[in-house]
Amino acid sequence: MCGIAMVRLLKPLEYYKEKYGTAFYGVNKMYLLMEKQHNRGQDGAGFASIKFNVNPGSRYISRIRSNKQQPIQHIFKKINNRISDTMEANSDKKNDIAWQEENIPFIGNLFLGHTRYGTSGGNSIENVHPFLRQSNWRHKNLIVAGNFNMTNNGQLLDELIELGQHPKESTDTVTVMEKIGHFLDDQVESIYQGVKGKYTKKEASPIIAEKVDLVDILKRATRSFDGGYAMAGLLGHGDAFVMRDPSGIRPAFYYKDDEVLVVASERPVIQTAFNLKMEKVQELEPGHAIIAKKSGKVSIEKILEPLEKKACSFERIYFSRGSDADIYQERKDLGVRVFPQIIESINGDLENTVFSYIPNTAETSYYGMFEAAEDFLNQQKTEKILAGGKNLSAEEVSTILSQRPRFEKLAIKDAKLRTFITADDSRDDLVAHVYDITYGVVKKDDNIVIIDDSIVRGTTLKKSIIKILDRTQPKKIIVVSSAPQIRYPDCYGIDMAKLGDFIAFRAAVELLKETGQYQIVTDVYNKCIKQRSKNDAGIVNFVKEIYKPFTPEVISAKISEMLKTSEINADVEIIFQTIEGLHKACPNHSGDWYFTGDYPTDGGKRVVNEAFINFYEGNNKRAY
Ligand SMILES: O=P(O)(O)OC[C@H]1O[C@H](OP(=O)(O)OP(=O)(O)O)[C@H](O)[C@@H]1O
Ligand SMILES: NC(=O)CC[C@H](N)C(=O)O
Repeated sequence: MCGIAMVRLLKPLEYYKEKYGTAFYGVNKMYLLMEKQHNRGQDGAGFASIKFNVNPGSRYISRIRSNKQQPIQHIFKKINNRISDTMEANSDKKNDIAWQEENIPFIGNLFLGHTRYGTSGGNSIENVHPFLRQSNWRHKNLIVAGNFNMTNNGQLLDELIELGQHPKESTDTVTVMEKIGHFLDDQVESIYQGVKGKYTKKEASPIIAEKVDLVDILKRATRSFDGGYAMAGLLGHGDAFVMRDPSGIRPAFYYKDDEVLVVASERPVIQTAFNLKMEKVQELEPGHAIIAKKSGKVSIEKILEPLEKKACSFERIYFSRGSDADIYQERKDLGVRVFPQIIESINGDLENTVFSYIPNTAETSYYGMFEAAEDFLNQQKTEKILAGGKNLSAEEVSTILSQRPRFEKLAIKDAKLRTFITADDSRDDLVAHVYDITYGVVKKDDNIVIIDDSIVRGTTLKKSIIKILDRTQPKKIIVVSSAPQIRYPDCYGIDMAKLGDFIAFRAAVELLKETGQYQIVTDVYNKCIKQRSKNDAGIVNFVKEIYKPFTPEVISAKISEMLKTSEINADVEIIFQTIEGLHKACPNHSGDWYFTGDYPTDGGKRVVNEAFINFYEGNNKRAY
């Protein structure tokens, strides 16, 4: 779920100096775009820029990456220091934009930024985007950054090896970049053959750059991609692209006017950075690419035939900023839709129930839950008043009207970090210490209803939330997940690829054991092994059989039991959103494979098959 940001300045740098007072306009906008996407990745951040107007021998590509804590701040501090140091040492060049362009790193005409949440390979600096494929020919330099994950990285790697190449790494970003790079090289060669003899080698170079056809390169390179992706790339001479996968799994938005082309993973990010109304920002269609030629020509091109749109619903539930106009309403609606189950769980007893949320993402669905609770109470009040009729005194009416649901800020998050996207090895400890509670708002024997956006491994609840809430001595703790049960691995950009990690999966396996049906686990394993040699399209998701004997409610009850450790006194109940509720709340993001096991690409079926084999054989590794 990384974040991408691309800016192409469509006017000469002097224009921005004159209009906005600075030739660093592009760098400043990139900082905003990246900072506003810090929610998408904490493992690293990177930035690259290209200058169009410098002489051979001068640097025209600048790149900087960091995998430190707060990586966005880290790289921009460095960028700003480099810029201000050079400016201070050359104060006479304050208004000499041509000099600045030639001499100051990071100033440029084309920019690419990335915030990383790793899903392939480790978190070393080498794995931080943008990746760079260097060459001494400008048009053969390729810089790539993406929000993506390939299900068939191994196959793509083998294809490169078949070509006689020796990839230096097997992480998916390298594979993808080398795949695009291969077709770039191939095309450059054939363009050169076409112009050879008519021009000198020196004359041929800019002609090749002009003729480079990214549409053709992307068509050939992405033919065998299987995954979810919003992939951005720059060529050294100044062409650029952002391409989105045919199912529209990963998001990409853009805006263009005569000054700038900007692309980012989220719509409100572009709105805020460029002060734009929502309607001005467009969504890049699945299977399409936005291509910006160095000449300034920008077009949207179909690269692959779009498939049924299966945009990732987890983007709406958790990953994206809740400031997007539609996402805000969708999250609220998730809170509304889960309310009937809540009222049942508390037996309609609003008087002795405190409502709250687990910060931060769940805050918006909490407002939906809030409205639903108010509506419920208003209905009760109306009924009471109508039943009392004319016999009610003014005092009695105001007593009825004064009732309100008890909404309190119970849980506090002390770190401005997303624990979910924190690397596995340090996460447990972080989760255990990151939350605190407000004392004095829960009465002994109250119910606590606390909403979270999602329950994945259950670590946040088990290691922290349930324990600290129990200190307030409630009768019952009801944890509500605004998302359904996470039952299947993701393989398109969310690092949840191991079945055994999921609390819902562990609960189902436990139930199979308890009900004497564990044979199903072995049967599924045998079926998975058997179909391993099939091609991806023919693979059936047999993991569904693990859940089949049980209703979602039975699995939820088992999860509740598993999360209530011996030291917890309160009753614990976990309530999940229904799949139907999810689809009603987020109608345009029907990608739901982690909840339903229905994968939008064939590679996904292979991944779930492998994930089960990994679980059964005790291999603690990702299944792609
Ligand atoms: O069941 P688990 O495996 O523990 O994962 C789910 C939790 O992780 C996320 O919190 P995070 O701290 O990332 O983000 P937030 O502050 O944006 O809610 C999410 O909001 C859940 O609270
Ligand atoms: N979440 C992502 O988009 C990750 C991108 C890429 N697969 C990586 O691990 O670097």
